[in-house]
Amino acid sequence: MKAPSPPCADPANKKLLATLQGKAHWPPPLWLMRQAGRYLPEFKAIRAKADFMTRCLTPDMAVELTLQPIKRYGMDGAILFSDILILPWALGQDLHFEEGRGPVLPPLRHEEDFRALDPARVAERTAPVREAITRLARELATTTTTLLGFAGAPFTVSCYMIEGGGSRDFAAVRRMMIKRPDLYAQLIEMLINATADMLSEQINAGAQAVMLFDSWAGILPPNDFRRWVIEPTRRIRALLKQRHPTVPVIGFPRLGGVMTGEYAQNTGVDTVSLDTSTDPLKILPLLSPHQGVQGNLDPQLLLNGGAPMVKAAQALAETLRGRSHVFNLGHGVSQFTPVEHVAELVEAVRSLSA
Ligand SMILES: Cc1c2[nH]c(c1CCC(=O)O)Cc1[nH]c(c(CCC(=O)O)c1C)Cc1[nH]c(c(CCC(=O)O)c1C)Cc1[nH]c(c(C)c1CCC(=O)O)C2
Repeated sequence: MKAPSPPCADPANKKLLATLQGKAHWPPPLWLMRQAGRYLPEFKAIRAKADFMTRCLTPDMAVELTLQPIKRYGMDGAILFSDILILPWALGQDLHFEEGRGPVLPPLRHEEDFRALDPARVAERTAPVREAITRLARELATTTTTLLGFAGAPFTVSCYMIEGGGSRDFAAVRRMMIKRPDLYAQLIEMLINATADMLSEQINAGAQAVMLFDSWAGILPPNDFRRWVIEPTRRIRALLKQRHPTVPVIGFPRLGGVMTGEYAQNTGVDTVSLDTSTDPLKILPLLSPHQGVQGNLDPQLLLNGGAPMVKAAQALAETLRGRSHVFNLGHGVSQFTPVEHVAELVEAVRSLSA
């Protein structure tokens, strides 16, 4: 087990933040998507005490869960313990999580359902999230760990809102886009503004960089991808840059495939997070010199651990050496991952030598 992130006198000495601002570091800074999660025994202990929404909306719990992987492994990044679906909930859509099924929301179907959403209540309903960030920022101020805020990107959030949860074929959201583009555009417009405001509030509370998760970006045909993935992300990034010019924005257009380069170019995100299926060497020529790359080790390698994981991690870091690279997975940590494998990965990346 690794010592917690070491204290450091100079809060500017945050390797992850500097990397997100375009610098190359060796070895690369590291954090893992879903690093606070069910693979950790200390996470399961809290999970037994409170349901998911309570954990997200009780600052003490959100702070503790955010810090668990930092205390155990000394990650360079602490991602706020929360969820992308806190925004629909804050807009007024009911939300609960069911064991074995995931999130459940009353699906948006009719014009009245859309009209019932109210962005005016988001700030008040997300107050506990900002409280957690304020406390985390204080706790991490004298460490080398960077605090990351996040939100879902409008397209992915709209999928859950319209489908009422996860989906295999996204038929309802596609139908809405095709049959009621006016209504769908209004929803996306609302989500763009609400997401930019919420992320701006996270930054004001102490988040040092923010990430937009577009987990279902890859289901869209190219023109829809441009309109509903690239354009909303470009606008959120622009709104954030007006208010917080130096705060990095990470974008994750999961399964974006050949559209990933266009996404990086046209959204202007500071760092593009690559999913497992993407070859970084195919994307690099499409990025501007200071645009960073995050990712993209296969979570299945982490699940299995040992030499195949270590070799792949070394090769990935070596491939991206000399440019802004944040070491991460291509998607979240599996809940079945042995804790020792995470320690082994952190050690493998930390011990990369000159
Ligand atoms: C699509 C999506 C969601 N949430 C998120 C995404 C985008 C990333 C991705 O594609 O995975 C993002 C998310 N969700 C969570 C975080 C916290 C920070 C972290 O990464 O550690 C983050 C960044 C906590 C969580 N969000 C959830 C859990 C597990 C629930 C629990 O512990 O009770 C955690 C730790 C629940 C969740 N939340 C969501 C689903 C579909 C589920 C159910 C699936 C599951 O149970 O793993 C929506």
